[in-house]
Amino acid sequence: METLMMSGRPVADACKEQIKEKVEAAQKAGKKVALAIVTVGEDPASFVYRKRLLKITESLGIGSRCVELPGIATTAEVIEAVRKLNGDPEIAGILPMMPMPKQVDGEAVGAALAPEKDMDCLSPANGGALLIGKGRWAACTPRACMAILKFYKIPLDGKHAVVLGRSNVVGKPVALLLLQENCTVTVCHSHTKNLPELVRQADIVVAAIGKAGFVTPDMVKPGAVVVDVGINVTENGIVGDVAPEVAEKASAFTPVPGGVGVVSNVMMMDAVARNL
Ligand SMILES: Nc1nc(=O)c2c([nH]1)NC[C@@H]1CN(c3ccc(C(=O)N[C@@H](CCC(=O)O)C(=O)O)cc3)C=[N+]21
Repeated sequence: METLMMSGRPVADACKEQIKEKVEAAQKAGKKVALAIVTVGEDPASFVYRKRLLKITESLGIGSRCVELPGIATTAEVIEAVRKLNGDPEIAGILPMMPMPKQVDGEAVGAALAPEKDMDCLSPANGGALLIGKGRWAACTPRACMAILKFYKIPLDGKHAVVLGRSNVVGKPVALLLLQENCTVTVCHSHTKNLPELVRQADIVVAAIGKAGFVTPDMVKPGAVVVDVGINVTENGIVGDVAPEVAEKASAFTPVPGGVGVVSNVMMMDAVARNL
């Protein structure tokens, strides 16, 4: 059987074109558009991500504003910064980088976001809307998974999707989005019994657990579609949650790097463009 490599690049490029058109039209109409990125302290992963996002905003003609609060900032101070951005007409979207330092209540910060500017779907309002199928958008990574499946025309209706991971940013929202597409969804996590057995039943596997090479070929049904969300930094560079040998058993898979990650970044820009 021929294996389809579902590269993220063509998906990202197709989305970028649409976003560019929207941004140009808004600018012609005299509208200013900018993404605000809020960091508290100095989390290295957040800086890596911010650098990526700044590059893409620039390439699409979207403005950016970096709001940097010191590592000793209080919850009230972070919320105050978010409120200012909520009321700023030049800011189309706000991304508070997580995790925040221990003394800051990240959930309270998420809840303070104006829902329409909540790019990463951190507010309970947007999370709840997603649950009832009326969301503005989901977080970027789950949307990227769905965009890839759609771009490569993977049939979803009636398929059994097994999601590994139950985080608020990936596992839970991607399970909801798959459910919206009429998949039968199983969510596995650290307390799941017989996890390999369940994964073996999957037509579609979405791996989002943050463990390098966790999904091995013996856990995958021949011909399954495998979406790898993992970005694990190892001595050998960035590797996914899925072992490379799984590619030989799957009918389609996303590579890491160059798969979900590249589309995820563009989905952030898509969320900004929706506010134009
Ligand atoms: N509210 C919030 N949302 C986040 O999504 C969030 C966050 N806070 N805090 C920090 C972490 C870290 N993070 C990264 C994303 C991509 C790369 C990365 O290296 N991406 C590669 C993609 C690698 C690939 O191709 O798979 C790239 O853009 O080229 C790193 C780090 C997001 N985060």
